[in-house]
Amino acid sequence: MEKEADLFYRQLPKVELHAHLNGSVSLSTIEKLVARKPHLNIEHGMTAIRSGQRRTLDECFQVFKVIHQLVDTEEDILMVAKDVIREFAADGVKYLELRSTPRKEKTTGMTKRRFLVAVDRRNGAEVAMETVKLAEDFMLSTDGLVVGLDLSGDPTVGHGRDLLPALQKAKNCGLKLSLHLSEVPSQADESELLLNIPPDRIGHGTFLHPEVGGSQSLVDKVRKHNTPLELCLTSNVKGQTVSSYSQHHFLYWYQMGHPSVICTDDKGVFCTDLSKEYQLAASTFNLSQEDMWTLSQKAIDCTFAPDLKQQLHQKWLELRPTLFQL
Ligand SMILES: CC(C)=CCNc1ncnc2c1ncn2[C@@H]1O[C@H](COP(=O)(O)O)[C@@H](O)[C@H]1O
Ligand SMILES: [Zn+2]
Repeated sequence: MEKEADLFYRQLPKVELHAHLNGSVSLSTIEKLVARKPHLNIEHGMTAIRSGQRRTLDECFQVFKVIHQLVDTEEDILMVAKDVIREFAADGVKYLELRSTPRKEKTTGMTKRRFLVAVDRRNGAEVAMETVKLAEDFMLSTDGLVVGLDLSGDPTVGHGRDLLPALQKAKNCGLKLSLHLSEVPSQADESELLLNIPPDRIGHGTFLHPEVGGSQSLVDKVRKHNTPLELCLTSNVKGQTVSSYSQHHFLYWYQMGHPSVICTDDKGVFCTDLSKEYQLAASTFNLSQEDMWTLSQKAIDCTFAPDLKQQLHQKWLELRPTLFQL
């Protein structure tokens, strides 16, 4: 029975909208990187949080620093990107939006121009603006490859107010915005500001609703614009912003009929994949395979690729009979 469920979720066509490139590096790719750089003395325990383990948010962000050390040349990034895309595809992901923070590595000569675009809030307003300009260039020159801007990074560092001009500029030049919002408690003010832009999607939104210290006004804003939420169960539980799977805010938004998209966040760091996340949501909240099908299908409407939506819906329709005959 468990095996059958595994197969269903693996075969379920899925859309992945919230995946950080360097958080998505699998164990096998980490091993290849470690072999390239033995002098760093990095072991896998330093790049992933295994099943049953929990870390503080701060400890989780340390993990990214280790991975960044391992991924510091163009060759590394090309390999990582290819492996990550191949792994998502093998897991039944039919449409993937990957995000990554432009990084400059003086030692290896890597430039920022080879990346999809994320703003790390840690780097402040100036870098945010520079990143938006890069993103705009990419959007115009890559024929639809760059579709938007992500705001991420340690949520306890900096304030969104300083990044508003950059984010506004991004929005005005046609980049779609996916913002990590209310990932930690006590960010209602910042979320209020950022929701006024408004973003096109929200990452996590863990503490938006009143029951967890957010407010009705925040919820009303999200509802008014029908802004989809990208929800990452394992990430939030392992990073300890959510106390247990059953307490995850997925239920709050899902029950309200609000667009909610299940995502992985960092499949490598959190040792998961999108099939597991769908299965986890189904078992935790007692949802049927039919419910999960609908959830994955509705995610298509939350992508930043308007020209592909029809094609994706068609694909889902074609695949449906193969799934429900299992
Ligand atoms: C620590 C934790 C619980 C992680 C999950 N929540 C996250 N919140 C904010 N930013 C993130 C998160 N996971 C990954 N990132 C961002 O993604 C980066 C890694 O991917 P990349 O280098 O952009 O390709 C991190 O340095 C960080 O800026
Ligand atoms: Zn994230």
